[in-house]
Amino acid sequence: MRLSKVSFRYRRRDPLVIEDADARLAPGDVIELTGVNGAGKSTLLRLLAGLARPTTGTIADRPPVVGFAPDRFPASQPFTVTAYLRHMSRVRGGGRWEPWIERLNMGHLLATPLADLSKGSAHKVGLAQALMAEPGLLILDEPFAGLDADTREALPSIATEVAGRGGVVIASDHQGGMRGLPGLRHWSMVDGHLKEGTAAPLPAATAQATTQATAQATATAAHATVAVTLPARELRGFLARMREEGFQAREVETAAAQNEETR
Ligand SMILES: Nc1ncnc2c1ncn2[C@@H]1O[C@H](COP(=O)(O)OP(=O)(O)OP(=O)(O)O)[C@@H](O)[C@H]1O
Repeated sequence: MRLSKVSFRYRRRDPLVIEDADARLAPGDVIELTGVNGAGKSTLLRLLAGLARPTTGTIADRPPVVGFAPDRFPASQPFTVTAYLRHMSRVRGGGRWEPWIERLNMGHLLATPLADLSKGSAHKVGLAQALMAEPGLLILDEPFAGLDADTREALPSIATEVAGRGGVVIASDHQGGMRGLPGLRHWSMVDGHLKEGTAAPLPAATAQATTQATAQATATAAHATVAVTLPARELRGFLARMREEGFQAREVETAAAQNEETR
């Protein structure tokens, strides 16, 4: 995907928010986008997603499937989480949203109306709808904002997986949540100009948490999956223990108890 001399203003006579942005994105890229408030990050992401068109310049070779998780999920629609994700799956030609329920720790939210979700929970719904169609371009606007620790830690792994199958991931992020991923590219918006360079260092506490999360993500790049069968009543505790120990654990199948005749 290629950006050539992309400039953007919201209205005629407004100043340019983005000026002459040139960039190339290659399959497998994970890009962190930073910049001060109002620098134009969300605007650039909307341009990349195809939700806004450059005022001048061109964006070429956008992957056909784009997943976009906005910074503010529009929670005003009259759906429950399940109804919304089912609807989005139909719109997206059958994307599988169910695996993301476990992965993003949102099983308890399924029956909740979108309007009643907390900010972080609404954000998870936005992530699930972005991920369900296996995007070739995954765009995450402030994905770490408001997320609980488990889900924050899962995000670098998810980005690594999307990139691993040839997708491009770009995330605007003030918290350095992707920092430490091997090969991470760093973009910043400065005075309307897109620059590529080295990431500014993070505050010490954030850096430590980030290193742990990304070490996990890197480790999962080469991983093994095991199946464990256990009594259904022990499932919740087992999954919780595994997750506490840093493993990705999810329920795959629960068989109903057999009755006397079939035993
Ligand atoms: N719909 C809009 N109409 C007019 N101006 C807008 C609109 N959306 C954003 N802007 C302006 O464009 C500029 C860039 O905004 P943008 O939201 O892209 O910045 P940002 O870097 O994502 O900010 P933040 O970190 O606060 O989310 C700001 O000056 C903002 O006021």
